[in-house]
Amino acid sequence: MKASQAALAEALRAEQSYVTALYERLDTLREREEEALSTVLRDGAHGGTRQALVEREVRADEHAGSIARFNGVEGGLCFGRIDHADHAGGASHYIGRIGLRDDTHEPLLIDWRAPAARPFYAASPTAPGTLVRRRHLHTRGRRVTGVDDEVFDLDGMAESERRGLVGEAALLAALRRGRTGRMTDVVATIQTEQDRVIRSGLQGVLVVQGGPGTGKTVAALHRAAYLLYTYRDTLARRGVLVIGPGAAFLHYIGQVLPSLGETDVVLTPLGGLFPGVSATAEDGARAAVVKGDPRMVEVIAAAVRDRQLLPAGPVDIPLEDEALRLSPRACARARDRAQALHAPHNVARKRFVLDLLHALVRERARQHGRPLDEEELRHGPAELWAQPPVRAALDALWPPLTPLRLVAELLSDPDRLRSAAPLLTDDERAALLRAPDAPWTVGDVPLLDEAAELLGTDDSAERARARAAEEERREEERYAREVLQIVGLDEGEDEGPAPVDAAALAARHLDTGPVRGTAQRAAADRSWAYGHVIVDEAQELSAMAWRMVMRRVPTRSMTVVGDVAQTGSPAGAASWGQMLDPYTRGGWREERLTVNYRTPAEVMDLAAEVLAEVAPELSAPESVRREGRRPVAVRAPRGRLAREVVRAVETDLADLAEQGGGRLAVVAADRAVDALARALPGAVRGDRPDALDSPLVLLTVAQAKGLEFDRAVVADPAGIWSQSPKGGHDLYVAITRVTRRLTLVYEGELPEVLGRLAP
Ligand SMILES: Nc1ncnc2c1ncn2[C@@H]1O[C@H](COP(=O)(O)OP(=O)(O)OP(=O)(O)O)[C@@H](O)[C@H]1O
Repeated sequence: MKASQAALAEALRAEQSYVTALYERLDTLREREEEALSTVLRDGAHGGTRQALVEREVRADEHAGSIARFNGVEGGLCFGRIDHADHAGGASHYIGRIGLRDDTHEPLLIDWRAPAARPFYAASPTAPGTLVRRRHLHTRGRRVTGVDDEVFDLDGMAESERRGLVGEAALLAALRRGRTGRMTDVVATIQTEQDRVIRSGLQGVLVVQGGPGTGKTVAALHRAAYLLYTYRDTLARRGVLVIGPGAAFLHYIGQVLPSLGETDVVLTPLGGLFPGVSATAEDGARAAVVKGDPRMVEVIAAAVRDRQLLPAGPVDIPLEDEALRLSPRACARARDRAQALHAPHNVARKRFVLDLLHALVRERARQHGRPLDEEELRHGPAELWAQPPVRAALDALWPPLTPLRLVAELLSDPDRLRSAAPLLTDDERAALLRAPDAPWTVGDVPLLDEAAELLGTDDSAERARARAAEEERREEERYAREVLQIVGLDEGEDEGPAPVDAAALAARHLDTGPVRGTAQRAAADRSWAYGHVIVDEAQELSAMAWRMVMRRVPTRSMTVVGDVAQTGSPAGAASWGQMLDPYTRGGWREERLTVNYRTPAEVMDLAAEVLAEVAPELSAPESVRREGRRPVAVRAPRGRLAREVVRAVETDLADLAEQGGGRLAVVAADRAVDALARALPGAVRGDRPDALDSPLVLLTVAQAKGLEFDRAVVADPAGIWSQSPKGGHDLYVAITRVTRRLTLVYEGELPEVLGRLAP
């Protein structure tokens, strides 16, 4: 055995023994939590007050959460070690997914987010800090399979250790892995520029701008975990919101955060930000632009005002044995007084209704020729309000409105639109028109949110319901006490506590729902103020969408992740300042990511040429590796695009099968997608959330955003180029989805910018 091999074997043996001890510690802690959980559950079987039940549920949740956290770190518990120089104390620290201490509180494993772990990510050959060595540990299950060393100070190491150095760069090893359709965490190989993003402070708006594959998404998710760890008290109560472009994307990244041990996070696509609506449909380009335009603020405000009507003449209200009349003057006065409150529509409505009920009470007294007495003034309004014709007449003048009703009625009625949107052109109004029962689009959601702000909710009914629920609970408790007395189970004089108490029995009969965590409560509450908001693919958000997002985070503690070179939505951002300045007065900071970890250099060279054409002011990121294979373009005979795509797909799938598997995407021009779906029955369409579990997926460029595949066939590049004013950006996105090999299939001509690929 060569000396270096012996040294490696010795290093592996030493690391194995340390890692084994770490897993033993993990097992011990997990067993303790399991025991604690069963004790809590056992105690819970004996009833108790509702307060005690809630506390027990919270404790059980905490123990279950710890167990889940320990289970979540089973794979790759420890992945690194740092050795400090003698002059810095010479200590070694092991770095892992969570922190572990022994029973005397001595640290055994440092959480990757802790300050002591920072040198593992920040040290570089030119700026090693106090490190002499960084070691990556490769593990499979609980077995250490290899180590990778980077030595920053050979002189600072003992001769025997120098011989034990092993070479494979951990990062490249990680990047060579095939794609699974799920993003994985990269805690073991976070790069220095990403580390700066992850550990940037909580305050203010941080923009992370970077080209395709630079790890923006992955860095943003690790940042969420880091922030929750570092600012636990602030963030666990308010939660963190992560907004991504669509269901498939969220499916793709969904596993990363739990595996980092964080659950106080709400992941949602933009179309899901308004509780109760889950919009997935996209608008046409024209409608998207108008709906995203800030002028829609005034349009929605006018639509609300238009619902606060003045009648053309007196309003007659026929009651059973009399007829009442409201004068236009009384209506105008009530409306002016209600509007002067500057309160939301549904809240101000209460004042309007009350004023008119009083007017009606006076009118009734006048008709009967009698003076108003105290009694009538006190009870008259409620009595009139109980009469359906009165209600109908007042509702017609100032109706209670939900955001859904307001926006649906506005967008499906040309007259309402004309009245509310005189500042839009005829064409723009025509673009907004939709059928009354059309599904909500992603672009509608910010309009609903805007409407909700202006309409507000009259919560009197909600409060009345809460009072009724409390009364019902007391009633149940009284009843339960009686039941216990009858069956002889109530607390006797000297017989110790009863096995069941009345409150517990009552609670079982009331549907109080489960105790909900921060994330669940936040997701259901439109007005929830999050502790931090992360927006991925943020270049796609319109000005109206930004308004909606900003409402969720009044503190403006945000991470905005994206690439203005990839903007596909015609209502999206041309620059970050355009979208963010109105909310931050220019006070946002930017970090740039410059290295592409996904796309091989051969493919990125081509992408860079496309970028130079569509956004010459931006530069494409540098790829970290080469694949040794240039992208290939295949020309299809006229009318045979689908057939050539099928052929390319078959070749790629056969190749992948030979190499042990992998995933293939067909990224197609919008105009080609339907025909390709027919030609490729085995491909799962990209709008399905489970699309990424399939080895073959068919996607539009919009659906492919943020995703990656081992191989891609880009179908009809000229169609992509010309499908929208942002077609060039779309092409850039389409060709940067691959980690290995790219094929383009075209009919007729390639777009000029790809001309060099033509055979
Ligand atoms: N430090 C790292 N170690 C290992 N893999 C990494 C690292 N950084 C990024 N990657 C990998 O590179 C790929 C691209 O990362 P990611 O999807 O976050 O990029 P992106 O900048 O969001 O791309 P896009 O703009 O195309 O959406 C992913 O597979 C990710 O796991």
